[in-house]
Amino acid sequence: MEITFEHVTHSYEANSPTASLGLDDVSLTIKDKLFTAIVGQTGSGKSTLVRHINALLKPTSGKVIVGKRVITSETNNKNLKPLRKQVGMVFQFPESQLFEDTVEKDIMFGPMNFGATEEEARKAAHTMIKLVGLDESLLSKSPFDLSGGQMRRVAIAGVLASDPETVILDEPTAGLDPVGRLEIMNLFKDLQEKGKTIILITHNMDDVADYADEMAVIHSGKLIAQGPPKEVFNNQELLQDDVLTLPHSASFAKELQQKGFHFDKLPITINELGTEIKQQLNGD
Ligand SMILES: Nc1ncnc2c1ncn2[C@@H]1O[C@H](COP(=O)(O)OP(=O)(O)OP(=O)(O)O)[C@@H](O)[C@H]1O
Repeated sequence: MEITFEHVTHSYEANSPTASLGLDDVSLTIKDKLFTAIVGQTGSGKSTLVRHINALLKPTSGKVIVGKRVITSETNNKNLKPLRKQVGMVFQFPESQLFEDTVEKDIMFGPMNFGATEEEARKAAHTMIKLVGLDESLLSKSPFDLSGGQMRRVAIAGVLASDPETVILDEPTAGLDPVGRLEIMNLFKDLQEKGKTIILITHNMDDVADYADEMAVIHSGKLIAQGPPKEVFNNQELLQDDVLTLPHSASFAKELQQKGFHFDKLPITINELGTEIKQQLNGD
């Protein structure tokens, strides 16, 4: 499902003296079935942006087009269920939203809310718990008896259980250990390869380089760059202005440039960097 922002401005508490601008005239297309990363400094407007996609927030002006649905300031809060089913949202620290007395009930909540029968929802819970790398035996436990990483996976399973076409992830790996992070990121890439559109908010530029097809950079509520990560991370203006940090491989490549290595474009993943170094050492 393609998602388009057309001149979207969002002002928090628009009519109050303390109004603040969350988004400022953003026009952006998020392509169907791709993995798009949204990056930007703290407070730049990333969460505000993605919350427009399932109409948790509405534009103060402009419009957001999600598939066939158009969201404007006039959009009625009724009839948003089909949109919320199409667009699943994993919030920051989603485990804080678990509330049922068993893991199974927690995962079943979403699908049943969207009209699935108990049997369908239970089946989804059994499929999803395995998909997120947990044992089915956990379904009968209280979510509050699980580790933080397990709770995070249960919360993600709960969103995936409704089979959304688009999955929005707001820093889904924050606070996870490196192995947990890798597993969760690979799960999202796998979901994309199976046909879902993935939108990831992250501060981790290595994840952007390793997983994203496209990235969008938000700064002070404005979209300041969009494109494939290799292009954006090689945008000299952004780097000079210090609005973007580089993936580790690109930073290291910059250091190597001082030692005589030459890169037409900074490599952004460890594989690209390794290949370039080997070629140059071999004089290719
Ligand atoms: N509910 C709110 N009421 C008023 N202002 C808000 C509200 N939520 C966010 N803002 C403001 O809007 C701006 C953008 O916030 P937003 O949460 O979208 O940023 P972010 O890029 O997601 O930040 P972070 O990386 O810290 O999560 C900030 O200036 C923030 O203070």
